[in-house]
Amino acid sequence: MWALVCVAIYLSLSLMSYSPSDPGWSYVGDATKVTNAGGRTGAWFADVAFYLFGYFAYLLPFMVAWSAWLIFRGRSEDMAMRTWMLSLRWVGFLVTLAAGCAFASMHLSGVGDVLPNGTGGGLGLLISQRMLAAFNLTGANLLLGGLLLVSLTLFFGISWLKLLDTLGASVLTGGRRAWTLLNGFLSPSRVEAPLYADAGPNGLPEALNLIDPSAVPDPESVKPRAPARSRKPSGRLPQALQDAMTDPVPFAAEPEPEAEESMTLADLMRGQRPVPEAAPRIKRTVRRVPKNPESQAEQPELEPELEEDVAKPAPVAKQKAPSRVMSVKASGERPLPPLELLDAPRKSGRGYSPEQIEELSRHVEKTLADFGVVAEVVAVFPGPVVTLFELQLAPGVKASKITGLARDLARALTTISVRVVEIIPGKSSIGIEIPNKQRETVFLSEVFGSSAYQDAGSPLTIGLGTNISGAPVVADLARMPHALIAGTTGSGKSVAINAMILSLLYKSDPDDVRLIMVDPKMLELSVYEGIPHLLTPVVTDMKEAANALRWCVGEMERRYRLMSKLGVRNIGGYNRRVAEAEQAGEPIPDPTFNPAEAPGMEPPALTHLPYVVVIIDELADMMMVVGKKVEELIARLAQKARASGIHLLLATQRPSVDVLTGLIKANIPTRMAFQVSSRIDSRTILDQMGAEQLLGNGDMLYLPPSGNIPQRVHGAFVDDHEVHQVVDFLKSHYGEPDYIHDVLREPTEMLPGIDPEPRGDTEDTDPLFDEAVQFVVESRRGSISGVQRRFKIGYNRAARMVEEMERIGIVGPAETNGNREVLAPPPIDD
Ligand SMILES: Nc1ncnc2c1ncn2[C@@H]1O[C@H](COP(=O)(O)OP(=O)(O)OP(=O)(O)O)[C@@H](O)[C@H]1O
Repeated sequence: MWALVCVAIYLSLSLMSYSPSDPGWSYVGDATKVTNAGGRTGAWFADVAFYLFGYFAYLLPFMVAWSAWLIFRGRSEDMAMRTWMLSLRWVGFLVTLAAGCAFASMHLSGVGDVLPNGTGGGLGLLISQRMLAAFNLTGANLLLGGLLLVSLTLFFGISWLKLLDTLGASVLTGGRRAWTLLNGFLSPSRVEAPLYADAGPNGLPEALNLIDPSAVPDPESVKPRAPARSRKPSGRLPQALQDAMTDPVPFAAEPEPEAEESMTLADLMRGQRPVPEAAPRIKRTVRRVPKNPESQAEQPELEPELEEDVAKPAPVAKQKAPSRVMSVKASGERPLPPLELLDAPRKSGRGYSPEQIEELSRHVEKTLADFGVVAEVVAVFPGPVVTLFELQLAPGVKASKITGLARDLARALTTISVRVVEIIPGKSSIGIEIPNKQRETVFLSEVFGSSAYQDAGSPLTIGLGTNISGAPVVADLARMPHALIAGTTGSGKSVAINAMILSLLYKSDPDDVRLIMVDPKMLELSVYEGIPHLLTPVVTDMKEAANALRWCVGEMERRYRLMSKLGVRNIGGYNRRVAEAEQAGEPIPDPTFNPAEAPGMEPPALTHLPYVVVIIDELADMMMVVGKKVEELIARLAQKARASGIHLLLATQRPSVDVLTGLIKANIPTRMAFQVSSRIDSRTILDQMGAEQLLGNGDMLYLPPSGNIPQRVHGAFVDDHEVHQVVDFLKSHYGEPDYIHDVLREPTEMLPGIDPEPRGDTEDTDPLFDEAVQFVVESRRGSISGVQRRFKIGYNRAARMVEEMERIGIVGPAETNGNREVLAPPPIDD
């Protein structure tokens, strides 16, 4: 690069010290006397250059220096891209040179008399003569002018619109400054006036106070930023607000020219541009007001239609007071934990400013252009952790091309990672999620305070965090009905599990929800020891954990029997029937009671059944100790437990196929993927890529049960002291937990379909078993011959595997033609 700079300087000096009398190419002269600063070579070069290009010869050293700069600027790009961009600039340069020379020859012929071929050199003469002969003066001017505009764009990479934009903005700034000066001169008292002369009680102008205060998230931040905000009269805001935002008078004392200037012309132009129906937001509409109900009304388009409620984020000030309604159960006696036990949300408020967003948008467009992708930013959604840029791609550009560029984009934008959202439901644009420079923490109290959580009726409501625009994401475990949580160590799984547990504890009392916690690390969940919701002490012994799972299967079977006797379809229906009967004073006797077991005893009355949530903090550890038996039990529970109110939350930091096996995945469609180290891990968890681009610290992709588009959720943060406070509160208000000791005991009776002891069977020993399960579940063909053909194995081995699949409930019994019905649900498509 420095060599090129030196060459450019040398060439410039040679041209500047050109003398027609020096010996050169067009003039031999006195060979001994050379006045050119570049010596004989310089003289020769200057002569040739001026001969050919006239005064445009000065462009040559400029181009050499420009190339040096381009090489330096593009050093982070790959070689092919750099060469391509440089070639484009050179093409632009050559065409500019030719058109410029021709122009100069046509119009400035008298200026360069000292030069061998006049102002435009030989090239200019040649082109201008040909053009004049062919098109006359007007035609030649028009053609050369057009050519010059195009070639300058290529040469410098400038955007004429941007140039006009800047020029227009400068004119307006000048005008505004003049007006300010004039105004100040005419009425000095105005200069002393407060920023908002007509400020309302909260410091906002009266016009701002006309709107719902919740539409303005943070009055403190609005006030000083007001001039900047005024650049985007969005058209959806009330007229009074728009007027207030665009009124120049209040800003006379404190003009912020930069903020004002870049808006006007650019916005006018954007306003005229047709914006796709699906994206009614004006280009780069800056949604700095995530709590604005209007904005929220549109936001859900961004998110797939999911089962969970994505509510409008509630400003902290608007959070329902640690709701008395919520914190006291209908029956009245036992309070649920109050919100005060959790840390109040703290916001740094240091997100991107509108100017930074504008700048970033251009940077994104330019970076993509550098990679040869023409795209336009049509909307921007700043959020607490990432900012989503919606891009309209030029026709013919594939979204997958942008996905392939994700890493290069991250590098060019100097961020850790960039996630490309190829499909935004209901829109033709794609999204790029760029991490914010300053990340906000999502507090659990923020999610619990939102109406989405407070108004949710299900006792199994769990608050996950917020979506990328800051709206709380709340899901219903009852509808999931089980979830897999996976991510590398330190990615935020334990915090997420704590948040989920607290969600349950804040929503339901022990009559409604009971928990079984399995904590192989003996670390994460032991803090909950002694809370009234536990069915059994926190399980740290893996054999006991397997017993607990077996107990769950037995309990599930018992509940199914009860439900079928009562003729109800699920636990909700069962509890309603039991409650109605109790209210009517006619409790229902247990229909499964066997008088032979307890002669002379009355059958006990049926009572309310709580939901049971089994939380396993590290599935890999459990599988390692107990073996594949766990897998079988989990699959068994996962297949049938929904109706009986037994739900599983399984976490692992080892997202490999030997932990998240085909059998487990086939039965647990809801997944939460935290940051992982590779695409393969992401595929193992979600059956698609994406989790490798997450940011850690609770950033997750949530794949809901009914859909295959994962939603990015920023997990809520919950600190250890918050957990301790909630646990202490529960212990002090509810007393000792009512443990069921049978949960951890060795089962005394055999469960139908489950062997009491692992028997080292095909499932345990055959290395192809998992793949065979995957094949059968995916292809929906459960025949032995199919497995035999697919894996090129003998009949006996294939038969053993398929029989094993029948035993654990993946396929049904053989039909007459040898086929079997595949009972396990199909996997989620990529
Ligand atoms: N939602 C969040 N917001 C902010 N920081 C978070 C969040 N979740 C986790 N963190 C940070 O990440 C750290 C690691 O989180 P956590 O212990 O939950 O990870 P993990 O995936 O469970 O790791 P391991 O598997 O090793 O236990 C936490 O100490 C915390 O500082």
